[in-house]
Amino acid sequence: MSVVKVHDKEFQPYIGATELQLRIQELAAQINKDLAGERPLFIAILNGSFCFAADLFKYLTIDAEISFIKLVSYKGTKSTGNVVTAIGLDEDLYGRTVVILEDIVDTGKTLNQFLPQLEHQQPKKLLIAALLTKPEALVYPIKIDYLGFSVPNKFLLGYGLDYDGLGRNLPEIYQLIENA
Ligand SMILES: O=P(O)(O)OC[C@H]1O[C@H](OP(=O)(O)OP(=O)(O)O)[C@H](O)[C@@H]1O
Ligand SMILES: Nc1nc2[nH]cnc2c(=O)[nH]1
Repeated sequence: MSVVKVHDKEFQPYIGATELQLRIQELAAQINKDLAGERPLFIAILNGSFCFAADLFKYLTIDAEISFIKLVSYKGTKSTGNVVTAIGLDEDLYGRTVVILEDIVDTGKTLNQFLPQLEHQQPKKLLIAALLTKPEALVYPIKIDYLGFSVPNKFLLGYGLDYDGLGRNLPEIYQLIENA
């Protein structure tokens, strides 16, 4: 792994592909143990979570379902910055064990605004699995039930995470080199 340049910025290797996979296997093993017999519904929040969701789901050995949603924030034709709608959530969550899949919880705003919509449907359990979180950046309190890595408050790239549309296809995670 070496420094990569995306658009105008440089990024250094931060979490390698093997380390990522090993940690995701550990999370899956814990989920297999905790949720056996519950037929959980995993809800992956697009776009960033697609790599994490695909890998984690492949390591599950229990009966489980998965669905993908996208969050959009519009008021009239203008974005308000507030998460208001989930596109693609067709399942009825009532009485289900639901696990939200996120690539990263940064400020916590996305989940803070979205979780009440899911709670409204009265799932039996609403759990969160996030590959990454930045404790120093967290503004909204979010309880992560299955966490891959706590990371410093620096912009990350790769394994689903983009910089202005690019870099999602990198198989490992990179960190922005500031002032490069
Ligand atoms: O905790 P927060 O500060 O709300 O940040 C976390 C959100 O940011 C990223 O999504 P982004 O909005 O970049 O969209 P993308 O997944 O389509 O890249 C990530 O996938 C989370 O959904
Ligand atoms: N690519 C990317 N997207 C994010 N969304 C919230 N935090 C981040 C981050 O560190 N990197």
